[in-house]
Amino acid sequence: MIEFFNVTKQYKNGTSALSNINIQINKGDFVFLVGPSGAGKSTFIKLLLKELEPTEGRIIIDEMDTTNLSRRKIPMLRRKMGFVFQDFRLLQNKTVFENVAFAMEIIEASPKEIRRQVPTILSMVSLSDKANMYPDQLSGGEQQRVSIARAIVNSPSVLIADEPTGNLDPDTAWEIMKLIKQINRRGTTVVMATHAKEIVDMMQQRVIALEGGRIVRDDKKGVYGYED
Ligand SMILES: Nc1ncnc2c1ncn2[C@@H]1O[C@H](COP(=O)(O)OP(=O)(O)OP(=O)(O)O)[C@@H](O)[C@H]1O
Repeated sequence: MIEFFNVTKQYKNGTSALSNINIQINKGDFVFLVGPSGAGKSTFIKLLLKELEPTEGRIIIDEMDTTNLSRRKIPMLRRKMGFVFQDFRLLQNKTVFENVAFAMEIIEASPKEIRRQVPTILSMVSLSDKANMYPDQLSGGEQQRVSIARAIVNSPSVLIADEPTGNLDPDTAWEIMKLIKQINRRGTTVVMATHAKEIVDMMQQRVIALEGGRIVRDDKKGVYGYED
């Protein structure tokens, strides 16, 4: 489902952020990506999102080689993936409903599909009663639930999360993790970069650890393994 073959990423200034990464993530996996600051986690995620191109190697997503993808095919690749970030990245001038609907408008879903699908997803993230609110009227946890709703509304095969609990208090962080796990149980692959030691240790999922741009651990039921 996601495969990295000998992937290396060197930035223009010569910094080697990832060196010769080989990894396979299967459909339905739940993977934590951990490692100290500067280990290469964000670079890994940016390569998945195709925000960056690898210097060497190939990245395959759902049998699609993303390396030499024509510009025309990038939207098709992005549709396979939903993204969640630490800082939510919601559109402040749109309501909860409109933020989620916007993700469907981008892929040219019909108004009828949008009217049907958005309430279903808002109910799944327990935000039906906040559909007409604006992001600044919501708590941090609620805003993150909107961003998760937006990420999954087009039924992606992979949910990619970069430090999704970083701005949340511990109880709210756990709520978000339960939601992400629930999405995973429904068959969506999850790749989550995080510094949240407690969450990684409790959840007992696959842990891939990066250090200095290399994979130093890949455990089926792993632990965080660092003192931050
Ligand atoms: N645009 C860039 N240009 C040059 N070097 C960069 C760039 N972005 C990141 N780096 C370097 O690449 C290495 C990996 O950075 P990356 O952001 O992937 O680490 P990270 O594991 O996500 O760290 P953090 O946990 O702090 O977010 C670091 O040495 C970093 O300084």
